[in-house]
Amino acid sequence: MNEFINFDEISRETWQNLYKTSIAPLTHDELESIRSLNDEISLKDVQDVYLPLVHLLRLYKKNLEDMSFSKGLFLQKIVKTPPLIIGISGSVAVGKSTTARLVQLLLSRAFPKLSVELVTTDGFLYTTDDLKNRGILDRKGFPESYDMERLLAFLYHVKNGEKCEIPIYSHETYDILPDQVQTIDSPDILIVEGINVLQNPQNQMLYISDFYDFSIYVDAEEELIEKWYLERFDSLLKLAKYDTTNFYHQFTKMPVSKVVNLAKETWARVNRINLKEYIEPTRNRAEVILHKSENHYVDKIYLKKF
Ligand SMILES: Nc1ncnc2c1ncn2[C@@H]1O[C@H](COP(=O)(O)OP(=O)(O)OP(=O)(O)O)[C@@H](O)[C@H]1O
Ligand SMILES: CC(C)(CO)[C@@H](O)C(=O)NCCC(=O)O
Repeated sequence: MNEFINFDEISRETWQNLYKTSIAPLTHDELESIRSLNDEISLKDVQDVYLPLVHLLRLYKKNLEDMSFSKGLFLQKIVKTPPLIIGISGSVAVGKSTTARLVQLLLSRAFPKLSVELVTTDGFLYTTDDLKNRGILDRKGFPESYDMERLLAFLYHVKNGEKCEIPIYSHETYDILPDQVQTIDSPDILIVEGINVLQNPQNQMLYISDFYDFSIYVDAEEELIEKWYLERFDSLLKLAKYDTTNFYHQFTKMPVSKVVNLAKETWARVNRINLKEYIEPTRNRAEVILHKSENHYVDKIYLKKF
């Protein structure tokens, strides 16, 4: 069966015309803050793709509020609207965190009175020491390298309006940062970004998918993602050149061709396999699939029909 049978395929041209009018153009400061997210991000994408997406998210938010209100009427008590939780998934290096930060910024603007928080599931990776002890250091990013029980518990506490502290992962040290936490204090909207967002662990009582009100899968052809992975590897090396505490510093001492081979090998041996076996198979669980082409240009959008 066609994987996309349950989706409407919408061309960029159609999508950008679905919603144009009532969101005011971005201010100079907002454009600057988007540019500082990533100086290559296309502002045309923001206007044509992400603003309609934020409008769609508004509908889901409204739906959640209406449902809480109706439940309250039925139960004859006040039911507080739980936070809206948005999942963003896709391959390593496809651009999930850039998309997530952009969506966070646009939602904060669309809902100036609400708090919009962003977390990455990388914080739920086991530490390097734990991965070593489990004998899975070369499986970083695969399902068994994450503490999924803890992620599930975190989502439950957030939905329940409780304050939580979660670990922080650093790409620079390539490990969980010791003694540092991110505090999430009852946000109105929570964005959860990570390769495993749509994977489906279940403990005895809870299903992870029950916690997401909306989900986005960022998609692209494998050759492009590999290219973006290698480019990002190169940027990480540049950042690490004078920083001996950076994990990538060791590679700055090696001949360039050797480092390029090492990055290619890591892509082929780890991240590509993870994409094919565990990430891509979750693609059709998303509500929306954003398909990117050359230069991160979004050319197609798939929206789940039902
Ligand atoms: N819209 C975009 N326009 C231009 N460049 C982008 C865009 N999105 C991402 N990139 C670039 O692509 C690379 C990967 O992006 P990003 O770090 O957001 O990926 P990711 O999916 O979050 O990766 P990981 O899972 O490893 O954290 C980065 O070098 C980033 O600068
Ligand atoms: C931290 C993850 C798993 C996901 O963001 C990824 O960036 C990663 O480090 N993968 C392991 C292989 C590699 O170094 O690319």
